[in-house]
Amino acid sequence: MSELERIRIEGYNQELIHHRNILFPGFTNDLLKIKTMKLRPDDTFIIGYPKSGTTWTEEIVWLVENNLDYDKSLKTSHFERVLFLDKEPIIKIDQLPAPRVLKSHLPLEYLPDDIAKFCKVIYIMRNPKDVLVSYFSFVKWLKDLEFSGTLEDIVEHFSKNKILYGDWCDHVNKYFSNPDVLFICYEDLLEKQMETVKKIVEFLGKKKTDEEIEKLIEFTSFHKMKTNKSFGMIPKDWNEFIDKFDFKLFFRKGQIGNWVSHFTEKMSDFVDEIVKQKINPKIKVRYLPLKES
Ligand SMILES: Nc1ncnc2c1ncn2[C@@H]1O[C@H](COP(=O)(O)OS(=O)(=O)O)[C@@H](OP(=O)(O)O)[C@H]1O
Repeated sequence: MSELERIRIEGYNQELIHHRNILFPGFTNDLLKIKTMKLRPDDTFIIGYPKSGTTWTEEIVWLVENNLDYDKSLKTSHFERVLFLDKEPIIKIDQLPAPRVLKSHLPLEYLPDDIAKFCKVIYIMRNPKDVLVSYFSFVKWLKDLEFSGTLEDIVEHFSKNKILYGDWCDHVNKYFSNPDVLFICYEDLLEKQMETVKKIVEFLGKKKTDEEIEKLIEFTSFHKMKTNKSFGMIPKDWNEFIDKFDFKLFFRKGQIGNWVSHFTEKMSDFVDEIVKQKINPKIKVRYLPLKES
């Protein structure tokens, strides 16, 4: 792979990493070493484009993998239980005890070849208009990025690959096309909860009763996660990029269709056109709650 470079993009406070026409946050560690990291058959990777519901999926998966240990979920930092592959040094990832549950936003081509054949990969997709609104709120607040532009600028960046982790359609299409990846949607996780969580449990090769799944859904509901203090337990070495961390900002609205309150018609049409041109037509993107669509 070609060399990484650090570049400035208008609106961002910090340098970003640029590699093969894709931008990554400045904190990204060991980006090109991830491809050759040592996988273990009991690894589970939770992957999503930023702001697609990755943290939510991670919590569900971690609980399923850890015998529904609600007590530990409340008492141990989420970010120590589920390591952020993109940020942590590979040496630290290598030393984690099994089974590892790892989070990433990386495009598929940055992960080891055949990763989904060798271990479990779950990908969560969310409609890009809600992603963009959530992304905008996040990059404005994150100390490392402090984006000073507008939502309209972010929508424009979306079309020009000036957004972190690359082109949304490419990201989604590649994971969707890999038959070994479990591909789920944020909108289904919110509105077809039982069915979607059952898919996750089955994919992980576990057995849970309906009652256990109902409790899991309740425990990982938006309002419960927002008050789970383990999301406020930030590892010490994260302070460099998260200042005055209010973990509730991580859980902003948790809705389908919040974009309607932020997008102009022009912005909405613009995103529709890009998605129409590039998305794999087999992928159904849902922009509104079921009753409104
Ligand atoms: N339990 C639950 N239910 C519903 N929605 C939830 C839940 N947990 C997180 N969220 C929402 O997911 C959005 C954040 O996505 P990510 O976790 O992928 O963000 S990150 O990129 O990893 O920072 C972000 O979306 P917005 O609220 O639209 O900003 C979170 O609020």
